[in-house]
Amino acid sequence: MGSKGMTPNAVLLQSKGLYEYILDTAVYPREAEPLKELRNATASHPLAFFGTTPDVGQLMGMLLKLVNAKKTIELGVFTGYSLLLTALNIPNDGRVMAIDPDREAFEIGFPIMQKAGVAHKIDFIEAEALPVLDKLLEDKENEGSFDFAFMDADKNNYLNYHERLMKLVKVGGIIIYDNTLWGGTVALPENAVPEGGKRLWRNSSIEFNRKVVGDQRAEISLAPLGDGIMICRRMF
Ligand SMILES: C[S@@+](CC[C@H](N)C(=O)[O-])C[C@H]1O[C@@H](n2cnc3c(N)ncnc32)[C@H](O)[C@@H]1O
Ligand SMILES: O=c1cc(-c2ccc(O)c(O)c2)oc2c(O)c(O)ccc12
Repeated sequence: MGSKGMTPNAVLLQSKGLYEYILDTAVYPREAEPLKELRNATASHPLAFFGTTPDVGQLMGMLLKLVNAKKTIELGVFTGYSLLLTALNIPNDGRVMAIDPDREAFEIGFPIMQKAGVAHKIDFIEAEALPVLDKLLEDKENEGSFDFAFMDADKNNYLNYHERLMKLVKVGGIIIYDNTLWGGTVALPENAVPEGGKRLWRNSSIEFNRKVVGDQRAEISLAPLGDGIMICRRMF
């Protein structure tokens, strides 16, 4: 599946042609078949734009390999593009804990994960993420036990998740936050953004980016892939 006419709309590059060039020449030719299949299975979903963009997925796959990620956590699963991507890039005895209150969307992608032979690596938890993280932190054994975390749930809670993930992820581990440039609205004056959710998440994203930039525990890169990702590496 090429990008013509179906460029993910939650992207930042202002030149559509340039983004299509990246996808067509560098991303889709290397995208694993099960991921293409999952994208196709999601394409007709009214919330298809939720799916992690394949260019973000490609960098994520490389980072998972670079840190030899074996135990990972994901908040915000939807139909499971980033989840399947993770499962494909960790070893056979690796585990990804995936948290989302929406089981229905997950079930669209799960058969594809089974067919791809990675379902045994997936531990889906049908719940809101925050209480699950708090529960994990009740057991000291879980501190510093995750190699990698992908954050793609409710944007207004990102700072709450950050505080917890910085304890759950090991020193040297990676946390990726998706949508941290929120369609480019972070750079717009507040009154240029429609009132409601969009403005709320713009403000949450601005606040989140500011706080994380000031967090000396993390090395960061705010990279303009997809809808903007904040990559954090826990330093201590
Ligand atoms: C943008 S989608 C995730 C996309 C997914 N990473 C992918 O690659 O397709 C956001 C998801 O966050 C979930 N979500 C919303 N609030 C949540 C919460 N409090 N805890 C966990 N997940 C939540 C929604 O149900 C939705 O499926
Ligand atoms: O419009 C969006 C909305 C959301 C979203 C996620 C979790 C929530 O709890 C929620 O209330 C909204 O997430 C997005 C996303 O992750 C994208 O990549 C692109 C667009 C959106």
